[in-house]
Amino acid sequence: MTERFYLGFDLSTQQLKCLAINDKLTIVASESVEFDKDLSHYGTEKGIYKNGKTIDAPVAMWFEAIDLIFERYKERKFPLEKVVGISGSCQQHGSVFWSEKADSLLKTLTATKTLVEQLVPHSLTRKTAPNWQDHSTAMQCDEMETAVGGMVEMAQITGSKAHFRFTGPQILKVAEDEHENYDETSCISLVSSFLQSVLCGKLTPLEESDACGMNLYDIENHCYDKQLISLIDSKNQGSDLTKKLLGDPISSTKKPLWTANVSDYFVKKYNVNALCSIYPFTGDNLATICSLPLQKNDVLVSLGTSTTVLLVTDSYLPSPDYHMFIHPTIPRHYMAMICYCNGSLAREKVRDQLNNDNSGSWERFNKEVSSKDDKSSENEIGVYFSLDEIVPSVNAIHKRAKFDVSTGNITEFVDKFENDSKNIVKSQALSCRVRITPLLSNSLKGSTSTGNGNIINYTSEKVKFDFSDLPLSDYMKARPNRVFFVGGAAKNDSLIKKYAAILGAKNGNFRFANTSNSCALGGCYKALWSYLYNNEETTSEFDKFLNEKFNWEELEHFYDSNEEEWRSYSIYIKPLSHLESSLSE
Ligand SMILES: Nc1ncnc2c1ncn2[C@@H]1O[C@H](COP(=O)(O)OP(=O)(O)O)[C@@H](O)[C@H]1O
Ligand SMILES: O=C(CO)[C@@H](O)[C@H](O)COP(=O)(O)O
Repeated sequence: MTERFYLGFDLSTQQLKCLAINDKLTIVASESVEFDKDLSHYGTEKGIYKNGKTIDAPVAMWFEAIDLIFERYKERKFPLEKVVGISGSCQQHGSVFWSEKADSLLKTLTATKTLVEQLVPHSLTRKTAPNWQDHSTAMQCDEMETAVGGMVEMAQITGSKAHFRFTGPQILKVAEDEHENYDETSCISLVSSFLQSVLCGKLTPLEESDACGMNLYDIENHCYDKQLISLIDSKNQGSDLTKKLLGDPISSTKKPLWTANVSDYFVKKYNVNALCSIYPFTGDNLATICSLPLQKNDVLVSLGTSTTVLLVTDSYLPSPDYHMFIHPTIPRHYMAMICYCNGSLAREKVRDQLNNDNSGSWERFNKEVSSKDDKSSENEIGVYFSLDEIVPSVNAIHKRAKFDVSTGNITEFVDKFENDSKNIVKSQALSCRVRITPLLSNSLKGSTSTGNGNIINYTSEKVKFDFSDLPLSDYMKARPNRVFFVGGAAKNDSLIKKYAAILGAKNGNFRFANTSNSCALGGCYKALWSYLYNNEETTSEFDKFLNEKFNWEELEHFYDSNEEEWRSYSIYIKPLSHLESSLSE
């Protein structure tokens, strides 16, 4: 068989990355363009412009990065003529506003000029794209939640309560504040469909799972929500948002899979194979779950600057506490995502206080975390929020509580603990555990979901109650299948062993070494599988295919959780809930 390659892109906030793999799923090349360093003339800091609460990025910089990354592949003499499939992922929620001329400009690109020269002057109605760190849409979030009846209803329809960074509130803000730009916009892309469109040389629709990050898509009915679309349309006479979004989004799983040929521009300029197919691009977190052979009830814990927990489930249990997306590659499945702002930075603070210096050494911290549980810290629980937190939704606060282990009731709040290292890790891991429990199948399936410290029953009448009022036995029904750890802090054995003990996976805990590549790698695997599936070289669905082909040596099976130990941590569930409730008092 002739050699074939597959490319996976990752357009994140700070860089554009592109990996190439072969049919054996081995990475054969990697190139990246760092925006601040390689394209410093745009003047971004960490890839963005910050102006008060408004945070965005120049679209021209992305056009230039696309040419530069292909240039780098060409310079290293990579055989782009052997690339048969391309897919990828991008930062979620951002949007690109295209003009009426954009589609024909994309279709008539000439290889003798750059993308910037041909597209920047006339293809955009806004020079910048909102970034996910933007905080300027509080008013629009309120308007949108009011339109559908509130936060819980918004989460029920779109998989998330209204968030500043989500695309719907961002589009509403443009529709309200920039009437002329909005009127002149004929198409709005997500960052994922933006890159997909440039590579295809025509405007292409959004991908369905990434569209779930907009607060506009009705997940259960697979269509844009009419009330939310009408709200945005009402701001400008005669405007039609569904048309601007190019109609219904595309699925990554319905056979034949959506595909388009690579643009002639890349064929002529960089010698990309003229028969190369582009497959749907998705959001970066969605691609991350495609980088591992995850199955139902598997949990991925990303311990980066923030902590992100991703979980694969076949139950749609939306909540204002977390996000639900349609799974990008497994039909009738969903990806749940919980984002915590206070991850590594909060642990670093505790570490530095313990060291009483700026050495950055984790040695003492780790020793405390690994020390055997003793009576002195058994009745302690804390919140260590140096930054405003998303779950629970509270301002920055530190609070430490002692409780009665037989009742779970808090007995006193204290200013200091002997062992903050152990307590911060314990409290962070427990917060993940209680919040993933309702999402694990056969636990609280179909009945409950946590929301801002409350349990909300979505199946019948909406009932609100504190999660500590749920019988503890319900929290003892479900353990994850496997847990996979990725991100910078996953290097720390003491930390992930403690997390693993508390989360209690039934079938092992794994560390993934290739973490900095996971989004681009997910894109590569998606490109490879889509190519084989569409060309009938495989009949397996994505998860089965990846499970069979995956290079398991890339995963380190570092720990087997123990049921008894997992049970022993249940005494903290009630006091954690009481402590969280006390934060907003
Ligand atoms: N040995 C370690 N123990 C605990 N945390 C670590 C260790 N090494 C790195 N980290 C944490 O990892 C974080 C960076 O993770 P990374 O995944 O690279 O970040 P990002 O989310 O920005 O991609 C840092 O904030 C640091 O505190
Ligand atoms: O907003 C979210 C998820 O909801 C972020 O996870 C962005 O998708 C992150 O993008 P990068 O950090 O990769 O730029």
